[in-house]
Parts: sequence; C-alpha cells; structure tokens
Amino acid sequence: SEKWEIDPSELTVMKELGSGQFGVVRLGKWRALCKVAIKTINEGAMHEEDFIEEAKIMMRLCHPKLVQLYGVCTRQRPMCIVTEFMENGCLLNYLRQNGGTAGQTWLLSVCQDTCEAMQYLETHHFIHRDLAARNCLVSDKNVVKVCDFGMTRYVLDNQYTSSTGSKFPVKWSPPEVLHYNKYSSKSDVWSFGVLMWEVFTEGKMPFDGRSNVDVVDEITRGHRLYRPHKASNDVYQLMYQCWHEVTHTHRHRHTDTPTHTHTHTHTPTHT
Ligand SMILES: Cn1cc(-c2ccnc(-n3ncc4cc(C(C)(C)C)cc(F)c4c3=O)c2CO)cc(Nc2ccncn2)c1=O
Repeated sequence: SEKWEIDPSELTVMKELGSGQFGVVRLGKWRALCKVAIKTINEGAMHEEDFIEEAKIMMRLCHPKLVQLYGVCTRQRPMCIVTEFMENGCLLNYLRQNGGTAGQTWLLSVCQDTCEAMQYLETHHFIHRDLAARNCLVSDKNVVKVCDFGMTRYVLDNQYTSSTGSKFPVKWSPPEVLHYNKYSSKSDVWSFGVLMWEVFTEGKMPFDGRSNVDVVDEITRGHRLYRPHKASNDVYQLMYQCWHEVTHTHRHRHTDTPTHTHTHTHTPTHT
C-alpha cells in the first residue's frame, strides 16, 4: 500500500486534545509505541480529494521545527490525519498560561524556532497562509513547531476562507492579501511579524477590541502594532520590518500590440 496511507488497525485512540477547523483531534498510539495526534475530519469540512493529493507532497516536508505529517487514513470515513504529537499543546494558550514566568530568552527562542520552520517552508516554495501563535505547538522540551501549514486551501467553511468571513485571520494578513488575495512567502513574513508581537505580548490579541473591518482600514492607512513592553527596540524593529507594504506589481496593459505572445507557465512545486 502507499506509504502515506496508515492502517487504522495500527492506531489506538486515547484522550481528546481539542477540536480544530476540521474536527476533533485526539492523542493516540501508532503500533502501540509511538505517540501521535489523530485528526478526525468531519464530513463536509474539507476538500478531501485535493488534500489527499497534497498529503503526498506534505509528507516530504521534514524539519525539526515543523509538526511532522506521518500519514493519512483515507480508506474509511471519516478520514483522519496522523501527525507528530506535541505534549504542551497550542503556543497561544501556553503563552497566556506561562507567559509571565517566561524570560526574554525563551520568548526569543520561540521566534527563532518558528523562523527556522518558515525559512524551510520558503526554500521549498511552500506557503503557510495562516501563521499565528494559535497554529504553533509546544513540545515536552518547550520547543515550538509550526503546524497545519498549507491546510487553509482545503477548508470548506467560507466564514474562514472569505476575507470578509468572521474566521478569516485579518489581523495576521498583509494589505495584498486583504485587497487582492495575493499569498506569497512575503505574506507569511507579515504573519510572522504578528506572531512575534503575540510572543512578546505573551498572547495578547493584536489590535485588541478593534473589529476586522477597522483593522483593514488602519493597516491600509499605514498604522502598525505598538512595541510590546517586553520587546527591545531591536526585537520591535525586526517585527516592524515584517509589516512593510510590498510594492504592487500592477499588470501593465501593453499599448502596442505585441508581435507574438508567449506565456511562461512556471508551476512552482508547491503553491
Ligand atoms: C498535533 N497536535 C494537534 C493539536 C490540535 C488539537 C486541536 N485542534 C488543532 N487544530 N488547531 C488549529 C487548526 C487550524 C487549521 C487551519 C486550516 C490552519 C485553520 C486546521 C486544523 F486542522 C487545525 C487543528 O486541528 C490542533 C492542531 O492541529 C493539539 C496537540 N497537542 C496538545 C497537547 C496537549 N493539549 C492539547 N493539545 C497536538 O500535538
């Protein structure tokens, strides 16, 4: 059988870890030894066929700061996704619960861990599309890893996929995503800056109290998040540089009719 296919009989399901965009996630054991996270996919929550195609590619993304995809169980419904297990759960909750005691050193190591993961994704032309503290996990050794990269492409909930939807990550999105839906590693860099702000505020909500509509307006007018108290000027400068407006490559209409038109079709390995 294909190596991305996991035999469900080799999985034992244990306690519930929580529920995410696609459904319940549980702690399990694979071949009775290896602790894993088992994500059960609710009917109608995911573009399943498209994801199963992509899973073959995602299996090849291996990095110590990426939550590893181990495989999928697609021969029964509901299907499930099996990944590396991270004992200390979601970074956002971890910051809110342990933030106060965390020293600057750990806060900076969190940014370094996630930066290493994102550098790896960029070199593999892979865009996360929803980098945020809520989509990072903490290991038993307090190492932080990036999770659910690229999964936004398979979400069927249009409250999440539409940029005017209640679940769209407006506060982590750059102007070119908000206005033109233009995703790139540069838009991941913008989100990384907001993630740094979340880390140094120990889990505050960015633009707290303001609506998504207000934030689109503020960002478009050039406003940016303030310096967190725990962030030095250097750290703030770093996150601030992530929020540079990218110069828009407008499509110029040719005035003269070109003698010949050739189209470059470059399909990147990952979109
Ligand atoms: C791998 N993994 C996943 C989770 C876990 C649990 C519940 N929901 C989620 N989430 N969270 C977020 C999420 C987000 C997406 C987007 C497509 C990007 C919108 C898609 C998802 F499918 C999820 C998901 O499944 C996760 C993240 O996938 C928790 C773990 N660990 C612990 C440990 C202790 N307590 C709680 N969780 C763990 O090790």
